[in-house]
Amino acid sequence: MGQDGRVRTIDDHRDEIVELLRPVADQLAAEPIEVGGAAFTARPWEHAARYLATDVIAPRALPGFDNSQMDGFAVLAADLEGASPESPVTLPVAERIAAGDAGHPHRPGTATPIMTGAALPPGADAVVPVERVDPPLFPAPGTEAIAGFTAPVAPGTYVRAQGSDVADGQVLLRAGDRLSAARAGVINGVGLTEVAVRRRLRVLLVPTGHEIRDPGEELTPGRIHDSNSVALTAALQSIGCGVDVRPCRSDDAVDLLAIVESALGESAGDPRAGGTNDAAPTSAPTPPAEISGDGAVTGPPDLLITVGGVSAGAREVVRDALGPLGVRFEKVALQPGGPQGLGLASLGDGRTLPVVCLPGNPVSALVSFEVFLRSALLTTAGASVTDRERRSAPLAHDLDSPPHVLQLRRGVLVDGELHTLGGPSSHLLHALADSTVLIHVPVGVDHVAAGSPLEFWRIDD
Ligand SMILES: Nc1nc2c(c(=O)[nH]1)N[C@H]1C(S)=C(S)[C@@H](COP(=O)(O)OP(=O)(O)OC[C@H]3O[C@@H](n4cnc5c(N)ncnc54)[C@H](O)[C@@H]3O)O[C@H]1N2
Ligand code: MOO
Repeated sequence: MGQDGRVRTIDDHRDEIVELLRPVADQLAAEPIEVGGAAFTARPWEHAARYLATDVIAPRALPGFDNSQMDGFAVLAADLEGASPESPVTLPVAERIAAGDAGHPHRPGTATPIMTGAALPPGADAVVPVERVDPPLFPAPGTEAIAGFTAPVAPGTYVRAQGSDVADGQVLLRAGDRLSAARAGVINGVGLTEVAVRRRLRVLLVPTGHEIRDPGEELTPGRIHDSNSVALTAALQSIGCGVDVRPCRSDDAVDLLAIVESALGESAGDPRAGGTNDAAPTSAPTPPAEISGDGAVTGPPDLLITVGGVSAGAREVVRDALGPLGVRFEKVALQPGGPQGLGLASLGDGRTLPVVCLPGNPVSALVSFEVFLRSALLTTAGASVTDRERRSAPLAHDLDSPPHVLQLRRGVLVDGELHTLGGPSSHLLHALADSTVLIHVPVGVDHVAAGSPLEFWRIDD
Protein backbone atom coordinates (compact mmCIF):
# COMPACT_ATOMS: atom_id res chain seq x y z
CA MET A 1 0.00 0.00 0.00
CA GLY A 2 1.05 3.52 -0.57
CA GLN A 3 0.66 6.03 2.23
CA ASP A 4 -2.69 7.01 0.68
CA GLY A 5 -3.92 3.42 1.17
CA ARG A 6 -3.73 2.61 -2.58
CA VAL A 7 -1.78 -0.43 -3.78
CA ARG A 8 1.39 0.99 -5.15
CA THR A 9 2.43 -0.53 -8.45
CA ILE A 10 5.93 -1.10 -9.64
CA ASP A 11 5.45 1.48 -12.37
CA ASP A 12 4.26 4.09 -9.83
CA HIS A 13 7.39 3.58 -7.78
CA ARG A 14 9.81 3.42 -10.70
CA ASP A 15 8.33 6.53 -12.31
CA GLU A 16 8.71 8.45 -9.08
CA ILE A 17 12.36 7.43 -8.80
CA VAL A 18 12.97 8.66 -12.35
CA GLU A 19 11.32 11.99 -11.40
CA LEU A 20 13.40 12.18 -8.21
CA LEU A 21 16.58 11.72 -10.25
CA ARG A 22 15.68 14.11 -13.07
CA PRO A 23 17.55 17.08 -11.54
CA VAL A 24 20.58 14.84 -11.01
CA ALA A 25 20.80 14.16 -14.73
CA ASP A 26 21.41 17.86 -15.37
CA GLN A 27 24.40 17.77 -13.02
CA LEU A 28 26.16 14.99 -14.90
CA ALA A 29 28.25 17.25 -17.11
CA ALA A 30 30.49 16.01 -19.87
CA GLU A 31 34.10 15.35 -18.97
CA PRO A 32 36.97 14.45 -21.27
CA ILE A 33 38.51 11.05 -20.89
CA GLU A 34 41.73 9.80 -22.45
CA VAL A 35 41.09 6.69 -24.50
CA GLY A 36 44.19 6.37 -26.64
CA GLY A 37 46.51 3.37 -26.30
CA ALA A 38 48.37 3.25 -23.00
CA ALA A 39 46.10 5.84 -21.40
CA PHE A 40 43.28 3.34 -21.83
CA THR A 41 45.04 0.19 -20.75
CA ALA A 42 46.79 1.75 -17.76
CA ARG A 43 43.54 2.87 -16.07
CA PRO A 44 40.88 0.24 -16.77
CA TRP A 45 38.58 1.48 -13.99
CA GLU A 46 38.32 4.90 -15.59
CA HIS A 47 36.77 3.44 -18.72
CA ALA A 48 34.43 0.85 -17.22
CA ALA A 49 30.72 1.49 -17.88
CA ARG A 50 31.14 5.00 -19.30
CA TYR A 51 28.53 6.65 -21.53
CA LEU A 52 29.43 9.10 -24.29
CA ALA A 53 28.27 12.66 -23.62
CA THR A 54 28.36 13.74 -27.26
CA ASP A 55 28.37 12.21 -30.71
CA VAL A 56 31.85 11.26 -31.91
CA ILE A 57 32.74 12.27 -35.48
CA ALA A 58 35.29 10.21 -37.39
CA PRO A 59 38.34 12.37 -38.22
CA ARG A 60 39.38 9.95 -40.97
CA ALA A 61 38.18 6.96 -42.95
CA LEU A 62 38.60 3.33 -41.99
CA PRO A 63 40.29 1.59 -43.72
CA GLY A 64 42.42 4.63 -44.44
CA PHE A 65 43.54 3.13 -47.79
CA ASP A 66 42.63 0.22 -50.09
CA ASN A 67 44.39 -2.85 -48.74
CA SER A 68 44.60 -6.61 -49.12
CA GLN A 69 42.23 -8.92 -47.26
CA MET A 70 44.47 -11.96 -47.87
CA ASP A 71 48.07 -13.04 -48.11
CA GLY A 72 48.43 -13.48 -51.87
CA PHE A 73 49.26 -11.74 -55.12
CA ALA A 74 48.00 -8.33 -56.19
CA VAL A 75 47.13 -8.36 -59.89
CA LEU A 76 45.36 -6.35 -62.55
CA ALA A 77 42.16 -8.35 -63.09
CA ALA A 78 42.33 -7.74 -66.84
CA ASP A 79 45.62 -9.71 -66.91
CA LEU A 80 43.85 -12.91 -65.78
CA GLU A 81 41.07 -12.86 -68.37
CA GLY A 82 40.65 -16.32 -69.87
CA ALA A 83 42.81 -18.05 -67.22
CA SER A 84 41.85 -21.71 -66.65
CA PRO A 85 43.44 -24.90 -65.32
CA GLU A 86 44.04 -25.98 -68.91
CA SER A 87 45.59 -22.68 -69.98
CA PRO A 88 46.89 -20.85 -66.89
CA VAL A 89 48.11 -17.27 -67.10
CA THR A 90 51.69 -16.98 -65.88
CA LEU A 91 53.05 -13.67 -64.59
CA PRO A 92 56.53 -12.67 -63.41
CA VAL A 93 56.60 -12.04 -59.68
CA ALA A 94 57.44 -8.49 -58.52
CA GLU A 95 58.85 -7.22 -55.19
CA ARG A 96 56.65 -8.11 -52.19
CA ILE A 97 54.67 -5.62 -50.10
CA ALA A 98 54.03 -6.29 -46.40
CA ALA A 99 51.58 -4.54 -44.04
CA GLY A 100 53.14 -1.24 -43.06
CA ASP A 101 55.24 -0.92 -46.21
CA ALA A 102 54.86 2.17 -48.37
CA GLY A 103 55.01 -0.25 -51.33
CA HIS A 104 55.61 0.42 -55.01
CA PRO A 105 53.35 0.81 -58.03
CA HIS A 106 52.12 -2.41 -59.64
CA ARG A 107 53.20 -2.97 -63.21
CA PRO A 108 50.59 -4.52 -65.55
CA GLY A 109 51.53 -8.03 -66.59
CA THR A 110 53.16 -8.85 -63.22
CA ALA A 111 52.01 -10.37 -59.89
CA THR A 112 52.93 -8.48 -56.71
CA PRO A 113 53.20 -10.59 -53.53
CA ILE A 114 51.10 -8.81 -50.94
CA MET A 115 50.37 -9.57 -47.28
CA THR A 116 47.09 -9.07 -45.40
CA GLY A 117 46.65 -5.41 -44.49
CA ALA A 118 49.26 -4.15 -46.96
CA ALA A 119 48.27 -1.19 -49.13
CA LEU A 120 47.06 -2.29 -52.55
CA PRO A 121 49.64 -0.85 -54.95
CA PRO A 122 48.40 1.61 -57.56
CA GLY A 123 47.90 -0.29 -60.81
CA ALA A 124 46.52 -3.45 -59.15
CA ASP A 125 42.78 -3.96 -58.60
CA ALA A 126 42.42 -7.48 -57.14
CA VAL A 127 44.14 -10.02 -54.90
CA VAL A 128 44.44 -13.77 -55.46
CA PRO A 129 45.10 -15.77 -52.25
CA VAL A 130 48.45 -17.56 -52.27
CA GLU A 131 46.88 -21.02 -51.95
CA ARG A 132 45.10 -20.52 -55.30
CA VAL A 133 48.35 -19.74 -57.15
CA ASP A 134 50.68 -22.24 -58.78
CA PRO A 135 53.05 -22.76 -57.00
CA PRO A 136 51.11 -21.87 -53.80
CA LEU A 137 53.96 -20.05 -52.11
CA PHE A 138 55.89 -16.78 -52.06
CA PRO A 139 59.28 -16.87 -53.77
CA ALA A 140 62.27 -15.73 -51.68
CA PRO A 141 62.90 -11.98 -52.08
CA GLY A 142 65.31 -11.16 -54.85
CA THR A 143 64.71 -14.39 -56.79
CA GLU A 144 63.16 -14.42 -60.22
CA ALA A 145 59.91 -16.41 -60.23
CA ILE A 146 56.73 -16.97 -62.18
CA ALA A 147 53.25 -17.27 -60.65
CA GLY A 148 50.54 -19.29 -62.42
CA PHE A 149 46.84 -18.33 -62.23
CA THR A 150 44.18 -20.87 -63.18
CA ALA A 151 41.06 -18.68 -62.95
CA PRO A 152 40.01 -15.15 -63.79
CA VAL A 153 39.40 -12.71 -60.97
CA ALA A 154 36.88 -9.87 -60.70
CA PRO A 155 38.18 -6.35 -59.93
CA GLY A 156 37.88 -5.64 -56.19
CA THR A 157 38.25 -9.29 -55.13
CA TYR A 158 39.84 -9.49 -51.64
CA VAL A 159 40.37 -5.74 -51.60
CA ARG A 160 39.23 -3.87 -48.47
CA ALA A 161 38.21 -0.54 -49.90
CA GLN A 162 39.14 2.76 -48.25
CA GLY A 163 36.20 3.95 -46.10
CA SER A 164 34.32 0.64 -46.36
CA ASP A 165 33.95 0.55 -42.54
CA VAL A 166 33.95 4.25 -41.60
CA ALA A 167 33.62 7.27 -43.89
CA ASP A 168 35.68 10.36 -43.11
CA GLY A 169 33.43 12.76 -41.16
CA GLN A 170 30.62 10.34 -40.40
CA VAL A 171 29.00 10.01 -36.97
CA LEU A 172 31.11 7.22 -35.53
CA LEU A 173 29.34 6.84 -32.19
CA ARG A 174 26.34 8.51 -30.61
CA ALA A 175 25.81 10.28 -27.30
CA GLY A 176 24.61 7.70 -24.78
CA ASP A 177 26.58 4.83 -26.29
CA ARG A 178 28.38 2.78 -23.67
CA LEU A 179 32.13 2.70 -24.16
CA SER A 180 32.22 -0.99 -25.07
CA ALA A 181 35.28 -2.94 -26.15
CA ALA A 182 34.48 -2.58 -29.86
CA ARG A 183 33.69 1.13 -29.46
CA ALA A 184 36.94 1.79 -27.61
CA GLY A 185 38.64 -0.12 -30.43
CA VAL A 186 37.10 1.87 -33.26
CA ILE A 187 37.80 5.16 -31.46
CA ASN A 188 41.46 4.15 -31.40
CA GLY A 189 41.22 2.90 -34.97
CA VAL A 190 40.35 6.36 -36.26
CA GLY A 191 43.18 7.80 -34.16
CA LEU A 192 41.23 9.69 -31.50
CA THR A 193 42.90 10.01 -28.10
CA GLU A 194 40.07 11.63 -26.13
CA VAL A 195 36.27 11.51 -26.00
CA ALA A 196 33.68 13.24 -23.80
CA VAL A 197 31.79 11.01 -21.36
CA ARG A 198 29.19 11.81 -18.72
CA ARG A 199 30.48 12.31 -15.21
CA ARG A 200 29.76 9.29 -13.09
CA LEU A 201 26.73 9.37 -10.86
CA ARG A 202 27.98 9.32 -7.25
CA VAL A 203 26.08 7.12 -4.85
CA LEU A 204 26.39 7.13 -1.09
CA LEU A 205 25.44 3.56 -0.18
CA VAL A 206 24.46 2.92 3.44
CA PRO A 207 23.59 -0.71 4.19
CA THR A 208 22.19 -0.99 7.70
CA GLY A 209 21.89 -3.59 10.43
CA HIS A 210 23.10 -4.02 13.97
CA GLU A 211 23.86 -7.61 13.03
CA ILE A 212 26.17 -7.16 10.04
CA ARG A 213 29.91 -7.65 10.15
CA ASP A 214 32.54 -7.71 7.42
CA PRO A 215 33.80 -11.07 6.16
CA GLY A 216 36.93 -11.78 8.17
CA GLU A 217 35.41 -10.37 11.33
CA GLU A 218 34.45 -12.81 14.05
CA LEU A 219 30.71 -13.53 14.29
CA THR A 220 29.26 -13.52 17.78
CA PRO A 221 25.84 -15.25 18.15
CA GLY A 222 23.11 -13.59 16.10
CA ARG A 223 25.48 -11.74 13.83
CA ILE A 224 25.92 -12.31 10.08
CA HIS A 225 28.38 -11.37 7.42
CA ASP A 226 27.45 -8.38 5.28
CA SER A 227 26.55 -9.38 1.74
CA ASN A 228 24.55 -6.30 0.77
CA SER A 229 27.44 -3.82 0.85
CA VAL A 230 29.43 -5.64 -1.80
CA ALA A 231 26.48 -6.94 -3.83
CA LEU A 232 24.93 -3.48 -4.19
CA THR A 233 28.31 -1.83 -4.80
CA ALA A 234 29.01 -4.32 -7.59
CA ALA A 235 25.54 -3.83 -9.08
CA LEU A 236 25.91 -0.03 -9.04
CA GLN A 237 29.44 -0.11 -10.41
CA SER A 238 28.35 -2.41 -13.23
CA ILE A 239 26.25 0.44 -14.61
CA GLY A 240 28.92 3.07 -14.06
CA CYS A 241 28.07 4.57 -10.68
CA GLY A 242 30.79 5.66 -8.30
CA VAL A 243 30.01 4.18 -4.91
CA ASP A 244 30.99 5.42 -1.46
CA VAL A 245 29.81 2.60 0.81
CA ARG A 246 29.46 3.31 4.53
CA PRO A 247 27.61 0.60 6.44
CA CYS A 248 25.62 1.61 9.51
CA ARG A 249 25.82 -1.10 12.18
CA SER A 250 23.60 0.64 14.62
CA ASP A 251 19.83 0.72 15.04
CA ASP A 252 20.02 4.31 16.22
CA ALA A 253 18.79 6.96 13.79
CA VAL A 254 21.35 9.41 15.16
CA ASP A 255 24.18 7.14 14.01
CA LEU A 256 22.80 6.80 10.50
CA LEU A 257 22.41 10.56 10.18
CA ALA A 258 25.96 11.01 11.44
CA ILE A 259 27.23 8.73 8.68
CA VAL A 260 25.38 10.74 6.04
CA GLU A 261 26.63 14.04 7.47
CA SER A 262 30.14 12.65 7.67
CA ALA A 263 30.09 11.59 4.03
CA LEU A 264 28.70 14.97 2.96
CA GLY A 265 31.24 16.79 5.12
CA GLU A 266 34.18 14.89 3.71
CA SER A 267 33.03 15.36 0.15
CA ALA A 268 32.77 19.10 0.87
CA GLY A 269 36.42 19.07 1.98
CA ASP A 270 35.73 18.87 5.68
CA PRO A 271 36.99 15.44 6.68
CA ARG A 272 35.46 14.11 9.85
CA ALA A 273 35.43 10.61 11.21
CA GLY A 274 33.36 8.55 8.80
CA GLY A 275 32.96 4.93 7.90
CA THR A 276 31.30 2.16 9.78
CA ASN A 277 29.21 3.25 12.70
CA ASP A 278 29.18 0.83 15.57
CA ALA A 279 29.00 0.92 19.34
CA ALA A 280 32.62 -0.22 19.23
CA PRO A 281 33.97 0.74 15.81
CA THR A 282 35.84 -2.15 14.25
CA SER A 283 37.15 -0.66 11.05
CA ALA A 284 39.06 2.45 10.08
CA PRO A 285 37.16 5.46 8.71
CA THR A 286 36.25 4.97 5.09
CA PRO A 287 38.44 7.25 2.97
CA PRO A 288 36.70 10.04 1.10
CA ALA A 289 35.37 8.94 -2.21
CA GLU A 290 36.12 10.12 -5.74
CA ILE A 291 35.71 8.27 -8.98
CA SER A 292 38.95 8.96 -10.73
CA GLY A 293 41.49 7.08 -12.74
CA ASP A 294 42.66 5.02 -9.80
CA GLY A 295 39.16 3.94 -8.84
CA ALA A 296 38.62 6.23 -5.84
CA VAL A 297 35.43 8.33 -5.47
CA THR A 298 35.27 12.04 -4.51
CA GLY A 299 32.71 14.76 -4.68
CA PRO A 300 29.33 15.11 -3.02
CA PRO A 301 26.87 12.25 -3.54
CA ASP A 302 24.08 12.68 -6.07
CA LEU A 303 21.98 10.02 -4.39
CA LEU A 304 21.74 8.21 -1.07
CA ILE A 305 20.75 4.55 -1.24
CA THR A 306 20.04 2.81 2.05
CA VAL A 307 19.52 -0.92 2.46
CA GLY A 308 17.46 -2.47 5.26
CA GLY A 309 15.66 -0.87 8.17
CA VAL A 310 12.42 -0.15 6.32
CA SER A 311 9.89 -2.80 7.38
CA ALA A 312 7.77 -3.07 10.52
CA GLY A 313 10.27 -3.78 13.30
CA ALA A 314 10.36 -2.14 16.71
CA ARG A 315 13.26 0.02 15.56
CA GLU A 316 13.78 0.62 11.86
CA VAL A 317 16.85 2.78 11.58
CA VAL A 318 16.21 4.05 8.06
CA ARG A 319 12.56 4.91 8.68
CA ASP A 320 13.46 6.50 12.01
CA ALA A 321 16.29 8.59 10.56
CA LEU A 322 14.90 9.60 7.18
CA GLY A 323 11.14 9.66 7.72
CA PRO A 324 11.33 12.96 9.60
CA LEU A 325 13.45 14.40 6.78
CA GLY A 326 10.73 13.82 4.20
CA VAL A 327 11.42 10.32 2.90
CA ARG A 328 8.24 8.25 2.34
CA PHE A 329 7.93 4.53 3.01
CA GLU A 330 5.63 2.44 0.88
CA LYS A 331 4.59 -1.13 0.27
CA VAL A 332 4.90 -1.88 -3.43
CA ALA A 333 3.07 -4.80 -5.08
CA LEU A 334 6.30 -6.68 -5.63
CA GLN A 335 7.80 -9.80 -4.11
CA PRO A 336 10.62 -9.83 -3.21
CA GLY A 337 11.08 -6.13 -2.67
CA GLY A 338 7.79 -5.08 -1.12
CA PRO A 339 8.92 -2.48 1.42
CA GLN A 340 10.46 0.54 -0.28
CA GLY A 341 11.21 4.17 0.49
CA LEU A 342 12.04 7.28 -1.52
CA GLY A 343 12.06 11.02 -1.34
CA LEU A 344 14.08 14.20 -1.28
CA ALA A 345 15.57 14.39 2.21
CA SER A 346 15.85 17.86 3.76
CA LEU A 347 19.18 17.87 5.56
CA GLY A 348 19.00 21.35 7.06
CA ASP A 349 20.63 24.61 5.90
CA GLY A 350 18.62 24.25 2.67
CA ARG A 351 20.50 21.11 1.68
CA THR A 352 18.57 18.28 0.03
CA LEU A 353 19.57 14.81 -1.12
CA PRO A 354 17.56 12.33 -3.22
CA VAL A 355 17.12 9.10 -1.27
CA VAL A 356 16.04 5.60 -2.30
CA CYS A 357 15.58 3.02 0.45
CA LEU A 358 15.77 -0.68 -0.41
CA PRO A 359 14.70 -3.58 1.81
CA GLY A 360 17.44 -5.46 3.64
CA ASN A 361 16.92 -9.07 2.62
CA PRO A 362 19.78 -9.67 0.16
CA VAL A 363 17.58 -10.95 -2.67
CA SER A 364 15.04 -8.16 -2.06
CA ALA A 365 17.81 -5.58 -2.26
CA LEU A 366 19.22 -6.87 -5.54
CA VAL A 367 15.82 -7.46 -7.13
CA SER A 368 14.79 -3.94 -6.08
CA PHE A 369 17.93 -2.62 -7.75
CA GLU A 370 16.96 -4.48 -10.94
CA VAL A 371 13.36 -3.31 -10.93
CA PHE A 372 13.59 0.24 -9.63
CA LEU A 373 17.12 1.53 -9.93
CA ARG A 374 18.96 -0.03 -12.84
CA SER A 375 17.07 1.60 -15.69
CA ALA A 376 16.41 4.82 -13.73
CA LEU A 377 20.13 5.28 -13.03
CA LEU A 378 21.08 4.44 -16.61
CA THR A 379 18.53 7.00 -17.84
CA THR A 380 20.00 9.55 -15.43
CA ALA A 381 23.50 8.76 -16.67
CA GLY A 382 22.41 9.48 -20.25
CA ALA A 383 22.75 5.89 -21.46
CA SER A 384 20.88 5.09 -24.65
CA VAL A 385 20.14 1.47 -23.67
CA THR A 386 18.53 1.46 -20.24
CA ASP A 387 16.32 -1.61 -20.03
CA ARG A 388 17.03 -5.28 -19.76
CA GLU A 389 15.92 -7.24 -22.78
CA ARG A 390 12.48 -8.73 -22.05
CA ARG A 391 11.63 -12.05 -23.59
CA SER A 392 9.15 -14.78 -23.04
CA ALA A 393 9.57 -18.56 -22.70
CA PRO A 394 7.47 -21.48 -21.46
CA LEU A 395 7.77 -22.54 -17.84
CA ALA A 396 9.22 -26.04 -17.36
CA HIS A 397 7.07 -26.82 -14.31
CA ASP A 398 3.98 -25.64 -12.40
CA LEU A 399 4.37 -22.63 -10.13
CA ASP A 400 2.23 -20.86 -7.51
CA SER A 401 2.40 -17.14 -6.77
CA PRO A 402 0.59 -14.67 -4.47
CA PRO A 403 -1.86 -12.92 -6.82
CA HIS A 404 -1.67 -9.46 -5.23
CA VAL A 405 1.98 -8.93 -6.22
CA LEU A 406 4.29 -9.19 -9.20
CA GLN A 407 6.47 -12.07 -8.15
CA LEU A 408 9.98 -12.19 -9.53
CA ARG A 409 11.29 -15.73 -9.36
CA ARG A 410 14.94 -16.41 -9.92
CA GLY A 411 15.89 -19.12 -12.39
CA VAL A 412 17.62 -20.36 -15.49
CA LEU A 413 16.70 -20.81 -19.14
CA VAL A 414 17.55 -24.34 -20.29
CA ASP A 415 16.74 -25.56 -23.81
CA GLY A 416 14.23 -22.72 -24.20
CA GLU A 417 12.37 -23.48 -20.95
CA LEU A 418 12.33 -21.51 -17.71
CA HIS A 419 13.20 -23.33 -14.48
CA THR A 420 12.98 -21.60 -11.11
CA LEU A 421 15.90 -21.97 -8.72
CA GLY A 422 15.12 -22.01 -5.01
CA GLY A 423 11.82 -20.85 -3.59
CA PRO A 424 10.33 -17.36 -3.45
CA SER A 425 11.96 -16.39 -0.10
CA SER A 426 14.16 -13.36 -0.19
CA HIS A 427 17.02 -14.76 1.88
CA LEU A 428 17.94 -17.28 -0.87
CA LEU A 429 20.96 -15.39 -2.17
CA HIS A 430 22.78 -18.48 -3.35
CA ALA A 431 19.90 -19.40 -5.67
CA LEU A 432 20.07 -15.87 -7.09
CA ALA A 433 23.82 -16.26 -7.54
CA ASP A 434 23.18 -19.35 -9.71
CA SER A 435 20.36 -17.70 -11.66
CA THR A 436 20.57 -16.17 -15.10
CA VAL A 437 17.01 -14.87 -15.41
CA LEU A 438 14.32 -13.08 -13.43
CA ILE A 439 10.98 -14.69 -14.20
CA HIS A 440 7.93 -12.39 -13.99
CA VAL A 441 4.72 -13.85 -12.56
CA PRO A 442 2.20 -11.03 -13.09
CA VAL A 443 -0.20 -9.52 -10.58
CA GLY A 444 -3.50 -11.42 -10.55
CA VAL A 445 -1.94 -14.82 -11.27
CA ASP A 446 -1.94 -17.45 -8.53
CA HIS A 447 -0.95 -20.48 -10.59
CA VAL A 448 1.05 -21.01 -13.76
CA ALA A 449 0.90 -24.41 -15.45
CA ALA A 450 3.95 -26.05 -16.98
CA GLY A 451 4.28 -24.99 -20.61
CA SER A 452 2.68 -21.55 -20.11
CA PRO A 453 4.79 -18.63 -21.37
CA LEU A 454 6.17 -16.13 -18.85
CA GLU A 455 8.17 -12.96 -19.41
CA PHE A 456 11.75 -12.96 -18.16
CA TRP A 457 14.80 -10.67 -18.02
CA ARG A 458 18.33 -11.92 -18.45
CA ILE A 459 20.49 -10.87 -15.51
CA ASP A 460 23.70 -12.69 -16.32
CA ASP A 461 25.73 -9.97 -18.01
N1 LIG B 1 5.90 -7.55 10.34
C1 LIG B 1 6.47 -7.46 9.16
N2 LIG B 1 7.72 -7.90 9.04
C2 LIG B 1 8.33 -7.83 7.82
C3 LIG B 1 7.64 -7.30 6.72
C4 LIG B 1 6.34 -6.84 6.90
O1 LIG B 1 5.68 -6.37 5.97
N3 LIG B 1 5.80 -6.92 8.14
N4 LIG B 1 8.26 -7.30 5.52
C5 LIG B 1 9.26 -8.32 5.30
C6 LIG B 1 9.93 -8.10 4.06
S1 LIG B 1 9.04 -8.49 2.68
C7 LIG B 1 11.19 -7.68 3.97
S2 LIG B 1 11.96 -7.59 2.47
C8 LIG B 1 11.96 -7.32 5.14
C9 LIG B 1 12.60 -5.96 4.96
O2 LIG B 1 13.20 -5.63 6.12
P1 LIG B 1 14.16 -4.42 6.32
O3 LIG B 1 14.31 -3.65 5.08
O4 LIG B 1 13.70 -3.70 7.51
O5 LIG B 1 15.54 -5.12 6.53
P2 LIG B 1 16.18 -5.72 7.84
O6 LIG B 1 15.12 -6.09 8.77
O7 LIG B 1 17.24 -4.81 8.25
O8 LIG B 1 16.83 -7.01 7.23
C10 LIG B 1 16.06 -8.00 6.63
C11 LIG B 1 16.89 -9.28 6.56
O9 LIG B 1 18.02 -9.07 5.77
C12 LIG B 1 19.21 -9.31 6.53
N5 LIG B 1 20.22 -8.33 6.15
C13 LIG B 1 20.13 -7.00 6.37
N6 LIG B 1 21.24 -6.41 5.95
C14 LIG B 1 22.05 -7.35 5.47
C15 LIG B 1 23.34 -7.34 4.90
N7 LIG B 1 24.03 -6.19 4.73
N8 LIG B 1 23.86 -8.51 4.49
C16 LIG B 1 23.18 -9.67 4.64
N9 LIG B 1 21.95 -9.73 5.16
C17 LIG B 1 21.39 -8.59 5.59
C18 LIG B 1 18.80 -9.15 7.95
O10 LIG B 1 19.65 -9.82 8.83
C19 LIG B 1 17.39 -9.70 7.92
O11 LIG B 1 17.43 -11.12 7.97
O12 LIG B 1 11.17 -7.27 6.30
C20 LIG B 1 10.27 -8.38 6.43
N10 LIG B 1 9.62 -8.27 7.69
O1 MOO C 1 9.33 -8.34 -0.12
MO1 MOO C 1 10.49 -8.93 0.98
O2 MOO C 1 11.32 -7.95 -0.08
O3 MOO C 1 9.99 -10.37 0.07
O4 MOO C 1 11.37 -10.32 1.27
